[in-house]
Amino acid sequence: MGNDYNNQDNIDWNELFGSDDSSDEYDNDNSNTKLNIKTWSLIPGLVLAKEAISHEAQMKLLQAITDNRYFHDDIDQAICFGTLPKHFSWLETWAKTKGSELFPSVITSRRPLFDQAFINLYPKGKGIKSHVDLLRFDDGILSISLLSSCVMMMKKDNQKIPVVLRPGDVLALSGEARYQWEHGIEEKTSDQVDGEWIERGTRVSITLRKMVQTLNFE
Ligand SMILES: O=C(O)CCC(=O)C(=O)O
Ligand SMILES: [Fe+2]
Repeated sequence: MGNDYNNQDNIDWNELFGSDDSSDEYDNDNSNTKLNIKTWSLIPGLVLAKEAISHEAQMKLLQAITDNRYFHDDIDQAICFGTLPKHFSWLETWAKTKGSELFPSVITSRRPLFDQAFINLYPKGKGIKSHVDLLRFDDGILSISLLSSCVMMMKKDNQKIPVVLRPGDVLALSGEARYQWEHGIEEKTSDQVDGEWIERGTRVSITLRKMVQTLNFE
């Protein structure tokens, strides 16, 4: 994430998304449909639920992020700890109902499923360096993509597997995908996918995780 970017205040979120008087009602109108799942045989534990969050629910998430002023000045990351606020907690409920499609049951049966939400803002061209999430976070990580597409690069040894994330997609990482593979987003303004260039814009992601219970980690 870059710190040198300071013009996100120029984005008029209300003009982009309108203001929504019913924004205290959060749900996903495609919650009854089966997820459109993509998996990778090379990367056990990597699950992409494509277009899993409805357009309307994406707009409500973005409106809540705007209303709560998570991003301002140079701030491009916000963190909610403990009981998630209502505008995000429905995602946990949603993930519980979809759980078996996203994670092994040992993860989906824990309560709470998540106790942290990280909200990241990626201005066009920005990324996040390749990493494995800290071990203080338990297995089972969910990332919701909003606004812009990007390619997330999965890396292990000399293997590099691109994963296209589009707005409304939900990426689940568990097991090998969470612990053995690194993930990152390269700094570029467009991504080449199947010979086609996909232009990036401003991207927002919501990452849901749970802290491990013991304090015996590095
Ligand atoms: O933006 C994303 O989708 C992933 C963010 C991420 O990997 C992280 O915050 O650890
Ligand atoms: Fe990460």
